[in-house]
Amino acid sequence: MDKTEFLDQIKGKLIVSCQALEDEPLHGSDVMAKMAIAAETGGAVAIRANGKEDIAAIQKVTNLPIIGLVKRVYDDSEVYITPTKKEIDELLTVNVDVVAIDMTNRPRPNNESLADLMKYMKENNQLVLADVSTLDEGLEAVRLGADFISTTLSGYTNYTNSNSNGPDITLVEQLVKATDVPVLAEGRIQTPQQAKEVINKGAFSVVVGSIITRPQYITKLFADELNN
Ligand SMILES: CC(=O)N[C@H](C=O)[C@@H](O)[C@H](O)[C@H](O)COP(=O)(O)O
Repeated sequence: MDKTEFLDQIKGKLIVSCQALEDEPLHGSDVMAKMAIAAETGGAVAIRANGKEDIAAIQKVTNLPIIGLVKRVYDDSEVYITPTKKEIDELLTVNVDVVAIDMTNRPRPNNESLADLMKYMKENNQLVLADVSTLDEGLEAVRLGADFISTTLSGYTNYTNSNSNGPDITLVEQLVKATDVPVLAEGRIQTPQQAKEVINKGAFSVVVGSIITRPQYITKLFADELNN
């Protein structure tokens, strides 16, 4: 899918993140493929997924476009969403429609430079979604040539630590005002009403994960409420 088709597909609509890491109860490509089918059945227009095994399994069961990432932790950096060229290469082998990559300004593993990684993805005609945590990071991502920006990492960098249970609507608004690059609202969106709200504030599309695809997380919300 090219950029125009992808944008037509997602405009004003719901993207579902289907992820379960190794330490999560639903870990496994078969389960994530079923999650993707459930998401499509419910009306999602694209899937965000982690790791080439999950991505390949999801591609077998749906034609929805895929935003792919590889989460990997390195000792020398806090960056874990598609941190190095190695993870980009893994994603290139499975032909994702879009690569999601941490574009915060934190040092990357092996001191790899974001500019070099962006250049490499563009040489490979790869659409890029910049996961950021602040307005400045979003603007730098645009300068480096990101095709789309997502608020994914707001609240997850040590300079944006937040106690909020909801999305960072302020960051969505700031990014929308500051750039023409489409802004995806992502992170801690908990209700359909919040999804609608971020669209009304100018987000191009909405990415929702845990509240749809992480049952242990959803269960905890109920259990905690009863325990309080
Ligand atoms: C911070 C981080 O690592 N975010 C990850 C990015 O891929 C995922 O674990 C999230 O589920 C995704 O961003 C969707 O957000 P939420 O699950 O809050 O709806």
